[in-house]
Amino acid sequence: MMAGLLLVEGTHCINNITENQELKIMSGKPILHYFNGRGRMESVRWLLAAAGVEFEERNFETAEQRENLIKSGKLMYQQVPMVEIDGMYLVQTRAILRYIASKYNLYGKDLKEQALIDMYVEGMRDLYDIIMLQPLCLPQDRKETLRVIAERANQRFLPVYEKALKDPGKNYLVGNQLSWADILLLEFILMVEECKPGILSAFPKLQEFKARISKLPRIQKFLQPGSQRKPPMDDQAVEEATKIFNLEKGLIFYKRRNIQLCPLHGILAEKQSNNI
Ligand SMILES: N[C@@H](CCC(=O)N[C@@H](CS)C(=O)NCC(=O)O)C(=O)O
Repeated sequence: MMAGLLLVEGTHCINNITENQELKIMSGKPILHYFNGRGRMESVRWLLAAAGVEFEERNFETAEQRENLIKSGKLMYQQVPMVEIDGMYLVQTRAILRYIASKYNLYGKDLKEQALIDMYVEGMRDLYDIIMLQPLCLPQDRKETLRVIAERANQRFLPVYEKALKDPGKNYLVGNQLSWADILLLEFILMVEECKPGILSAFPKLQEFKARISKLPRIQKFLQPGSQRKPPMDDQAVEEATKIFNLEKGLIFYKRRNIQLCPLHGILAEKQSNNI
């Protein structure tokens, strides 16, 4: 059976799945496993909402609940986001996003368009990851971090998307149809604006793009209060996340993995060497 094959091939560490359980995850809405915050899952929520797909969320609230999910064997790398969809326990944010984009025809019309979409998305993700992590930085680093984010958005990223949209009648980043690059661009713009209000003033095409895409009915619905869109992380949400993931503010990656992976620290270090 196809779903069985996918389960075996795609999620090798799943134990004791009965046919009934398998059937349950094959049917019905995708189920998103994460905590009740934006983080890496937020783009998945955006994409599903834009595709008009209803989804359920199973948000863990404690470290113990997260541990239990790990013990269930459904997390290939003991990490979330994880999405139960079409008989799979999908992990790795980009794999999840690509699957949804392909499934709902948001991934261009050919390989070349897909490559272009990937280039736009991967560029955004570089800054996105830093923006996503900035609520976890130390209070004394916040102002400088936000300044660096705005500077990089202004100089490196927003000009790329402004240029992509410059031709008259060019409504989407790639080709002549909506793709997941457009959806993630709107999410990205809104996040950058939260860091630096007014940042779009030098980018007329992006202003127009933002207004237009925000009016697409499914997106408009997702942007309204009461949707499954998550607010920016406030102090309480940061507190919850640090407990659930056993994080230490400002030092998350250094301490836990003993490798220098924190993009925030990376970008600040780069700045100090005048490399921005
Ligand atoms: N490359 C992975 C990274 C996933 C990741 O770092 N997830 C965090 C939560 S946002 C996590 O589960 N951390 C716990 C851990 O790494 O043990 C992805 O993009 O999904």
